[in-house]
Amino acid sequence: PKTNKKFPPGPVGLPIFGHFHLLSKNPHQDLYNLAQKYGPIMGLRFGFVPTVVVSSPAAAELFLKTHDLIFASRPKNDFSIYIGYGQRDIVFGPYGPYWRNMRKLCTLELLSNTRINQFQTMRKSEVELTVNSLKEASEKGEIVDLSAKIVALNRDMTCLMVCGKKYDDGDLDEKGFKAVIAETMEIGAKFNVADYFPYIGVLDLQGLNRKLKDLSRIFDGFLEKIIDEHIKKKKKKKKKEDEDIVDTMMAIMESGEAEFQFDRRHVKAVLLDLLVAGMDTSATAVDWALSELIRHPQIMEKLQKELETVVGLDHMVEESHLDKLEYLDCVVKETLRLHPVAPLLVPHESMEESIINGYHIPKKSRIMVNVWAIGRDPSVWPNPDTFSPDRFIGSSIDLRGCDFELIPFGSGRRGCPGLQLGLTIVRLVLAQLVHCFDWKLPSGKKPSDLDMSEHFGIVTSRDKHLMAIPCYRLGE
Ligand code: HEM
Repeated sequence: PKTNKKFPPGPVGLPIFGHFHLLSKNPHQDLYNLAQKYGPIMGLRFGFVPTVVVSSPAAAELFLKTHDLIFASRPKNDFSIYIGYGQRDIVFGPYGPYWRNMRKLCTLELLSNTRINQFQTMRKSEVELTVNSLKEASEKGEIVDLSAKIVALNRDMTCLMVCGKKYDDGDLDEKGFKAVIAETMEIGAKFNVADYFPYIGVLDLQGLNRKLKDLSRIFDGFLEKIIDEHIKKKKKKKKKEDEDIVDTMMAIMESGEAEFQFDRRHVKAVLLDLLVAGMDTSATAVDWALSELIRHPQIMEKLQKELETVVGLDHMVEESHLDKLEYLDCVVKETLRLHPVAPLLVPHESMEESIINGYHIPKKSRIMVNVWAIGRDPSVWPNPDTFSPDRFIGSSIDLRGCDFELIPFGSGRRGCPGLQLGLTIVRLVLAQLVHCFDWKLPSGKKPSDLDMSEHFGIVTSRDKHLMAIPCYRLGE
């Protein structure tokens, strides 16, 4: 019998293939354009997989709050198998008791406020090292690769917190952390045909499967080395406050107290989540924020004025200043509105059949929340394409997941557990770089000429590195 099940509206797809052909190298922008015509709950199909694209605050609230539980799982695909250790990690783990326990461990032990505070002194000295090296460049009038500097700083802070020591780029692979992680993020967001056509998957037509195997080998070698180093060092018992995240995880593994299976694979899976999420997301956010500030000198000046008043030109920024820096907060929100680090969040998967807003959503549909589109919705954001942090002055809209107009960290059960850490790092690094230096573009380029093209991936960063000339501005 014919049923009345109405899948959300969308463009007509090709037989078998569905809608792959509508996506270019910037799928978040293509999906944004399509949603203008088909609406905020749009139905597409990729191969055999029904896909729902969510593009307005009200629709996002339906999927991430009202019906959060139905959509709280993740699809199983080649990426989550190779990079997520067979979905044993938190980011790609399917919804269920194992993921819930791991996530609890993550929020209570690994990314808690106590943990964040434990590493405050470390962050201070790492940020100082970067400022000192930029100060040298300033004295010589050199152009610096600011994107690379910010990534290196984040790499060091993340490695110190997670592994207890810094690693050089060569320790991971000859390509270095940034290149390897960028490749992972790009492949992770690719529409891998193998995931949608199980039978032709084995042919690996795009060569993604082979690349994923190579990447997982690189990461696994590095993680094995980290764990071995910790086992060797363990003879010397550390004080609780000197423990890094690997120590904590190893202790839980060895105690046998975890209420779920917890072996070396689980430790590696979660470590990889934290290393990748920690290194890439915050660095990308700072990179975008500085780019926008350099493009908008008056806004840069306004932020520098706030820093002068709160911090003073004879001091560097301390974490204790952050809560008093209201305009800084506006700049961070505005940056994440226009450049949400993860423009389509991480794909969710529905665990059962449901009816949402009158539309039938089958079990195992893929849900993509287009945060990039939500940040440009003209019914919520006047002049959406203009970078204007002032729109947040006196506004109650926050970015922690309660206001669906602005959800760069997602919301609900799958919302980012690293939010507090991520925001602390973004605010600290951004404030410090803006407070300590004036920034000029090389070869007389005008601020408005700065290229802002995006390079799509799970984490979407600047396509071209941000190159700029620092000019130190603090008194001695
Ligand atoms: C500016 C910084 C950051 C941004 C914008 C960000 C954003 C996000 C987003 C959008 C998601 C997916 C939400 C969803 O699927 O609905 C996510 C998940 C996650 N993030 Fe972050 N994140 C940031 C920093 C961090 C940091 C520093 C860590 C840890 C070191 C972290 C760890 C995670 C983990 C483990 C998940 C997976 C949660 C789950 O699937 O249950 N994030 N983040």
